[in-house]
Parts: sequence; structure tokens; C-alpha cells
Amino acid sequence: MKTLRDILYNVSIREVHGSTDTTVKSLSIDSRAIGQGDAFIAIKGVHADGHLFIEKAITQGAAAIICEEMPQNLANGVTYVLVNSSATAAGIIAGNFYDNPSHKLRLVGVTGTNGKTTIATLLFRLFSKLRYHCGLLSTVQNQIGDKVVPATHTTPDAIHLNALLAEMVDEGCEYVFMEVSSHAVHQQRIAGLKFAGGIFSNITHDHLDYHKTFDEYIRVKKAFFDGLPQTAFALTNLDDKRGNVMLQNTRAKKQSYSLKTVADFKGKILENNLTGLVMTVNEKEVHFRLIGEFNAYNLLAVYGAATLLGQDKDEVLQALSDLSGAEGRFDYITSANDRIIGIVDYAHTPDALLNVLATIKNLRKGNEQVITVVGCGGDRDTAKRPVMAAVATEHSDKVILTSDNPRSEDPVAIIQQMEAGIPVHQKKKSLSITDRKEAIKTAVSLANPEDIILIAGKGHEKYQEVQGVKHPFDDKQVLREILELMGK
Ligand SMILES: CC(=O)N[C@H]1[C@@H](OP(=O)(O)OP(=O)(O)OC[C@H]2O[C@@H](n3ccc(=O)[nH]c3=O)[C@H](O)[C@@H]2O)O[C@H](CO)[C@@H](O)[C@@H]1O[C@H](C)C(=O)N[C@@H](C)C(=O)N[C@H](CCC(=O)O)C(=O)O
Ligand SMILES: Nc1ncnc2c1ncn2[C@@H]1O[C@H](COP(=O)(O)OP(=O)(O)OP(=O)(O)O)[C@@H](O)[C@H]1O
Ligand SMILES: N[C@H](CCC[C@H](N)C(=O)O)C(=O)O
Ligand SMILES: [Mg+2]
Repeated sequence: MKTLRDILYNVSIREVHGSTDTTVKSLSIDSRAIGQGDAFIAIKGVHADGHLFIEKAITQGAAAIICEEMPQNLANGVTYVLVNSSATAAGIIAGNFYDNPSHKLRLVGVTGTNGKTTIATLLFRLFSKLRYHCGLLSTVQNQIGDKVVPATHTTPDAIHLNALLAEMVDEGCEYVFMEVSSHAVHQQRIAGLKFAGGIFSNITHDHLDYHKTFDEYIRVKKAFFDGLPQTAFALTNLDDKRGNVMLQNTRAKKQSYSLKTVADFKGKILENNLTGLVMTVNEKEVHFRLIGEFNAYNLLAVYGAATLLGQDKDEVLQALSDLSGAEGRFDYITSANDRIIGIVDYAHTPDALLNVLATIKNLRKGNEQVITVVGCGGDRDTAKRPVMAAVATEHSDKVILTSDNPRSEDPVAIIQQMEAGIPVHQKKKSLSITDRKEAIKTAVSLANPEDIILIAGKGHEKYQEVQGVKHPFDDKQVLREILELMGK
């Protein structure tokens, strides 16, 4: 078992009360999970201040407290450690507690507004196909080889993150691919991790409820690259306006990919249809099963990262050409009778929605209608609501605005905020139906043979979250059932 002294290695400490010889059984940033002999790390959060739960943690048996403010009354037999940043300390302590697993494998982080799950999942599948033992930390799920561990966050908190990495090391994983969300960077969930590489996909408006301004959101994403070591690579998308800025201050080896300009990894789309993409990648012609221009970017990022990790270029392209995308990302079905195409996609930002609709437009053969069902999440960025409705109506023939995880908010009010973004001349194209199942039913009833129905925003999610309760809901399954029921 480790002592407090062991796990405080490299933590910037201001003051200690008590003995650091105390042994520590387990760690938590949540007082509710504290048991006898554990260390509790008090973090100031968005909703609460962890320091308010120090006493509770001690009542539950905490042997050590790591905090930014010393409590006035100190309990006997408990060691208190005052640090500058509890959140940063949590990352370093978790690393020490789990024997710094990120140093024992090659960890690659993916950041950006859209494409993280797709890129991380493709890298995991590619390296597994190349016969490596791999780990994955993603929005859809975490994976240790074939074993699936459900994900609660895109990037777990520092303690769960290091615990998962340690399990991956124990299972013999050599490579781990993880999503690095902007929340995770800002909350120091990745503090103390050693990365072998970092990938930037793109940045567009999202999460401004949390980061407040777009500049601050950019700064937070950039901080991930600023923190990479010299031994790592930093791979950026040159076609994104902020692609260069991201790498401005990194010590890592700068690398780039692009469809439009000279780059280390250069692609060109030759064909883009429902059977996939035909591209040249650094002059080599390849067919991929993934659909849409945005996936051409994701594929280039994956190809670049795999090459930088030392894999053979031809083997990588061969293995990549056979891979399909992550669940709920341009996931499509065709109905039995009317050959209606149903597409389920996780587009939950204006940019992602625009990309998906542009891709669909490219796939249209004739006068098929595009019918879009879309909503916006509650307790999330409100600025994107009117914009997403505007994008949907501009690029679809019919739009049904509906609910997408209203959480603590009134679903009708969210839909009204979306409606406000639709220009008057487009209003007749849109309908609002709060119940998502009814909305999908209406889309199906409006569809003629060969029309395309896009159900956006929830992708792989299997629930609809209303007032803290997650009700089972699966867009793809609901769509499939309704198409069958209506005999379409
Ligand atoms: C806004 C946000 O990011 N919130 C995260 C944050 O919570 P918070 O700051 O609200 O925490 P808090 O409730 O204020 O509590 C502060 C501290 O007191 C502790 N506490 C609290 C109560 C108690 O009784 N005892 C106790 O010890 C808490 O454990 C915490 O350490 O820290 C928590 C612990 O790490 C996270 O679980 C929580 O994620 C919430 C659930 C969440 O919804 N996060 C989303 C927005 C998020 O992180 N999303 C990104 C991805 C987005 C994307 O992919 O685009 C992600 O990486 O998943
Ligand atoms: N490279 C890309 N550029 C723009 N849009 C993309 C890109 N890749 C995927 N998308 C769109 O964004 C949606 C989300 O993709 P993905 O899940 O890969 O991103 P993410 O960054 O992991 O999102 P989240 O932050 O919610 O976890 C997809 O369903 C697709 O519509
Ligand atoms: N990772 C994103 C996912 C949004 C998905 C959408 N379905 C919603 O619930 O808003 C978030 O937590 O903001
Ligand atoms: Mg994701």
C-alpha cells in the first residue's frame, strides 16, 4: 500500500499538518465515495465547493485531506495537505497512486469540437487490427481490449482516468487512444498524464455556456498542446482557421494534415458517395467505407497519427480502408419497401449539423426530400439553439424540431429558442413536436419513397434525459420500428 508521501511526489505543496507516513487505501474527489483510510481531494467545482464536504469525508473515515484552503478546525489523526490547485494535484496524485500508467504505454489524445470520438475509435480499431493490445476512452464507451467499460464522460475525472489506464497496463495494452474534452483540460482531468501525441480536429462554437467566450474556448484547447512534451507529436488540421494557433507554443513535434493545402499528410477526395470515399492520401489512391468530407479529415488525422507512431504506411491504409465509423456517426439504414434512407448522427453543434447536411446533399441523386429531426440539449450552450434550427431549415426540405435531453429545462422553451433562429421565409418548412418519438413518426409519415430522414443530435445515446431521469430511447431503433410499422 502507498503512503501519502509516495503519492504526493511532484505535487506543489504549501503546507502539511500531520504525518505523510499515513498509508492511503484509495482516493476520491467525491466525499460520498470516501471510506476508511482514503484520501479526499477537495475541489472547487461549478456547482459546489468540495471544501464544504471535508468534515463529511472525515466522518466517513478519510485519513488524509488535500485542499486549497485549510479548515479552521483540524481533526486529530488526519493529515491535511495544502496545495495551490487541488484539481492539478488530483491528476498528479492519481498518477502516483496508480504507478503512472500513462508512462507505461503510448497515450494519444484527440481534441477539437467535432470528430474526437470518430478519430479515437478509428485509431483504436486500426491498431487492434494491426494486432496491438489497445485501450480506448471515448464518449460512446471505454474499452480495454475487447472489454467494454461504460463511459459517463467524454474524458473521465483524473482518478477514474488513471485507474482505467492502470487496468489497461495490467491487461498488456501498448497503445491508448483517448478523447480530451475542453472541460477536461480546463478542470485539469489530464494533469500529470504523459502523452505520446496530440491531435487537433477543428474548433467551432460549442460549450460557450461553460467557457463563456470563443477565445477562452480556443485558449483551453490550445493548453492541451502547450502541455505536450518534446517527445510527443502534435498533429493539426491546417484547413481549420485555428489549426496553426493550436501548435504555436507546443514543444512537441509539429505535424499537419490537410485536404486543401501543402501538409505532412495531404489528402484529396476523388469520389464521395453512400458507398464511401475514394481519396488520394499522400499520392496513394484508397477507398474508404466512411462517408462524407468530414470523415476524409478524420481519416487523414488517423493516418497521420498512425504513421507518426511508426506504423507502416501501406499497412495502415489497407487496414483503414476496411473500417467503419463509430456508432451513431452517419449511421444509416434503408427501409424495406420505400427505400427511404434513415441517417442517425450525433451532430449536436451547428458546424456538425451543417457538415452532415452538406454530405447528404452530395449524396442526393434526384429530387429526394431531406427531412431533418433535431433538438438541442438542456443545461448546455443556449447560443447554438437558434443557429442549429437555422442550419437545419436552410439545408432541409422539412424540419421537425423536437427534444434532445432537456435535462432540468422546459423542453417547450428550448424549442421556442430554436424556432427564433428560423428566418420568416423558411418558417413553413418547420414543425415543432416536443415528444421525440412522435417527431420521428411524423418525419416517417411525411417521407415519400427514396427520401432521406436525418435524425440528429443523439447518435449512440440510448436515453432521453428529463429532470434527472434517463428514459430509455434509441433513435435508430425507434426509426427502424416506425418504418416497419408504417410499412414504408
Ligand atoms: C460542468 C462540468 O464539467 N461538471 C463536472 C464537474 O462537476 P462540478 O464542477 O459541477 O462539481 P460540483 O458538483 O460543483 O462539486 C465540486 C466537487 O465537490 C465534490 N462533492 C460534491 C458533492 C458532495 O456531496 N461531495 C463532494 O465531495 C464533487 O465530487 C466535486 O469534486 O466535475 C465533476 C467531477 O469530475 C464532473 O462529473 C462534472 O461533470 C458533469 C456531470 C457534466 O455533465 N459534465 C459535462 C459538461 C462534461 O464534462 N462534458 C465533457 C464533454 C463535452 C463534449 O464531449 O463535448 C466530458 O468530458 O464529458
Ligand atoms: N472532422 C469533423 N468535422 C466536422 N464534423 C464532424 C467531424 N467528425 C464528425 N463530425 C460530426 O460531428 C458529430 C460528432 O462526431 P464525433 O462524435 O466524432 O465528435 P466528438 O468531438 O467526439 O463529439 P463530442 O464532443 O460530443 O464527444 C458527428 O456525428 C458528425 O456529424
Ligand atoms: N458531450 C456533449 C454531448 C451533447 C449531446 C446532446 N445529445 C445533448 O445532450 O446535448 C455534451 O455533453 O454537451
Ligand atoms: Mg466524443
